Amino acid sequence: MPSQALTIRSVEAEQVLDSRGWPTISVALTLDDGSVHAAAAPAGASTGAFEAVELRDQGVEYSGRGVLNAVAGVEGEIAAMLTGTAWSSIRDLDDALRSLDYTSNLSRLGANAVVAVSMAASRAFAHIAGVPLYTWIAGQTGSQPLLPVPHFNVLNGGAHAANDLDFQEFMLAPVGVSSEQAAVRVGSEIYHTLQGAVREKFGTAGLGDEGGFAPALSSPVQALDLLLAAIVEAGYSTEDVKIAIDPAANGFYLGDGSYQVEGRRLDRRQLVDYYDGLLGDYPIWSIEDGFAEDDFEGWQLMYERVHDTTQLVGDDLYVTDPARIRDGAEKRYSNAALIKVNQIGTVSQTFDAIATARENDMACMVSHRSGETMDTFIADLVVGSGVGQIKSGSPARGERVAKYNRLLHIARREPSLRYGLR
Ligand SMILES: C=C(OP(=O)(O)O)C(=O)O
Ligand SMILES: [Mg+2]
Repeated sequence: MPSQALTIRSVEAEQVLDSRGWPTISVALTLDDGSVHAAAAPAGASTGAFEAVELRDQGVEYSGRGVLNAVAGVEGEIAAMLTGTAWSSIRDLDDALRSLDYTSNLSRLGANAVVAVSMAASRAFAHIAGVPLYTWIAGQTGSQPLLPVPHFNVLNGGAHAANDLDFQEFMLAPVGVSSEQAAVRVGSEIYHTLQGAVREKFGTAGLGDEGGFAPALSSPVQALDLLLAAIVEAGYSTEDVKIAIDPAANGFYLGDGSYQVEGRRLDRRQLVDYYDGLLGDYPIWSIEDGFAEDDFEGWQLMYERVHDTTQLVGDDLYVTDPARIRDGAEKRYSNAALIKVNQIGTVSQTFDAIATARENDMACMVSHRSGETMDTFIADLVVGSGVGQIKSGSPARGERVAKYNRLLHIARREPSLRYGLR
């Protein structure tokens, strides 16, 4: 059945705040039938060097090369282009956005402007197809929808917290439960158990950017001990709930193949040994960005050592770029890719990144950014693309919970969908 063309009557953009209180952009498309489809761009803090480039303010500056320029571009050039054509596919629309920008990294119009338009347009395409966004995404990607294992980031360090913890994220992954509802319950219960322990030991339960606790921890081992104790105290086994970590190693890379962990200088071989030790002592199933984005030798050493038993996820390494993912598969850097729509800038290229990973037998984890809005696009993306894994921060902060609540809603609407890893 030929799909209907999308005709956009008007385009509005505005500057709003993200969850860190920095400016970001929200876009609304009004179609010929009067319906309105909106989306807002998230923003990272520990961004990869090869990500698409946002027009961003360093603080709440309402001038300069910031979000207001992105807003002006959407309401000016982008609106003029979008409203002049009947769009037959998201790919045509995304390609036109890229051509209009004409830089390789979207730095002229801004990746934040482009991604918000692309996500809003995806919602509009789902609307004219008369299906929920996740169903439209399943069709676009040729996927069997799947309810994903949520990865709750409950202890924060690195660039997302003010403590001395070198590793950025410590996540709970309820891989052994049987439904999305059960997974969310597990996340909530362990989060609250951990809250009690953190308050008792540190006298405070302050939060990092993604809503995980950020006590004065200084070593990954301390954090993992705390997490493991909370899993057990909440009444769960390490079969029900595994741990995933995102060390975000760019943040403690010293250059020359060396890293600073717990105040010690480790070369890449010693860091492989360090991770291997953690894998022996804790129920860690997934490690993201264990090595810096340009320490390819470190990635390869780690892959050789543990890829049979551990998921190794490239985030800053791949920046959701199909070409980088393909290269990583060929050179055996990792067996999984993190998927962040705003890293590459358009929805159709995100689909390409997922397809490339799939063709190369790599797993994917869909991800939020540390600066978020209430936009729930990634919940539909993970269900529709059927990749089986998402990370969206802690289960207790509005902009993170919005995504988990959307997953619960989809799970209730679609009781026949399977829950779990792909
Ligand atoms: C979500 C992450 O952080 P940020 O959005 O700051 O890049 C990450 O590194 O995986
Ligand atoms: Mg990461």
